[in-house]
Amino acid sequence: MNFASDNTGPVHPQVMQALLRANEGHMPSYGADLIMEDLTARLRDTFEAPEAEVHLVATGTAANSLILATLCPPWGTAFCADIAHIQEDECNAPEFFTGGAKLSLIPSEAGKITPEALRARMAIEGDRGVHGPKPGPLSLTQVTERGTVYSVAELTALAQIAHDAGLPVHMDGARFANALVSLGCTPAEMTWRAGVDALTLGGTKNGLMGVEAVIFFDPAQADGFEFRRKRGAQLFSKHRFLAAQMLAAFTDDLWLDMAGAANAACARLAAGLTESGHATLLFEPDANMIFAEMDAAAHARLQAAGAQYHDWQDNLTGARQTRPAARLVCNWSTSEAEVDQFLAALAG
Ligand SMILES: Cc1ncc(COP(=O)(O)O)c(C=O)c1O
Ligand SMILES: C[C@@H](O)[C@H](N)C(=O)O
Repeated sequence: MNFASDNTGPVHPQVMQALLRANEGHMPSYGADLIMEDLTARLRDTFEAPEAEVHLVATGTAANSLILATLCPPWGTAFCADIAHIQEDECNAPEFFTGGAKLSLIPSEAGKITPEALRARMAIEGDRGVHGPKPGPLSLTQVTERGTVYSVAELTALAQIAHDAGLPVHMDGARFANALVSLGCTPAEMTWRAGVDALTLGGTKNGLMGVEAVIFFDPAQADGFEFRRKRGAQLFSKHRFLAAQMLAAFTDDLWLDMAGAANAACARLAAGLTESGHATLLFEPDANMIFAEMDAAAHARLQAAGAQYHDWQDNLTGARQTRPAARLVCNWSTSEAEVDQFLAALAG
């Protein structure tokens, strides 16, 4: 019963088979292989963005930080939610790779920021001239760090505010596929058509071994990224093994099938938690992540049964939590049986 993170899940067998196929013989290195050529064409087609620039890195932190470094000068600031991963869980990588840019934090509710909160934060940073940082990109996480999903309309409204101020928009899409399946829209509708300029397209949490795509929908905004990637030690020599993973995911919609399975397991778990009477959902689980309070006795039973999940004491909403809280994450391999085993242990 492992609900610690989608990072703890296995790699999909079709991805492993793709790696074995890519392991035959020799291929050009550093991204000059035909697999990367095919992947670039596939992603441009998937996102209806024939001019998009596509690059691969190994981690979400690398993708986020190198994109922000490309979009934000060292004297700038990027706007993000107060609980954003780039703020809380990347060990200052965004600040490091930008060469010193700040992160301007925006109060969030259930992981999401509102247009009003964004405007208020931008106003603070925007009127100090050279005495303050230069306003820079807006970074939005989709699926958010609280398991919620922005609607296309919400994304569009936030991106419009940024664009009206001349600021680019980055999307941390570490769980992009989960959000897309949740909304049922197209990749283009949830990105560039909504105003997103650069995307971290998550592969690892989706079910790959370790690869994230970086997509700049306007190649003019990608200037310098490849140098930053190389200097950041993120350009793989045997790059074909990154490309093979991602191409496998974007073949026959495997990426959507994996996200759909994770979201379905999450929905089953969320319903069972609510019906149990032993747990309360803290936020609406729109994709594959649940945040819930539970009875201390239920928590003890789950621990005794060996269930794996993060204890969650949210420092921003801690006052609301009077019982043990948990973050529960489902991945492509989470089975109904595993969910039901968890619910049985919860109920005792
Ligand atoms: C929302 C979000 N963004 C980015 C990342 C960074 O990914 P990585 O751990 O591969 O650096 C994570 C990690 O799970 C994440 O949850
Ligand atoms: C660092 C931790 O938050 C990781 N990003 C996860 O979601 O499991």
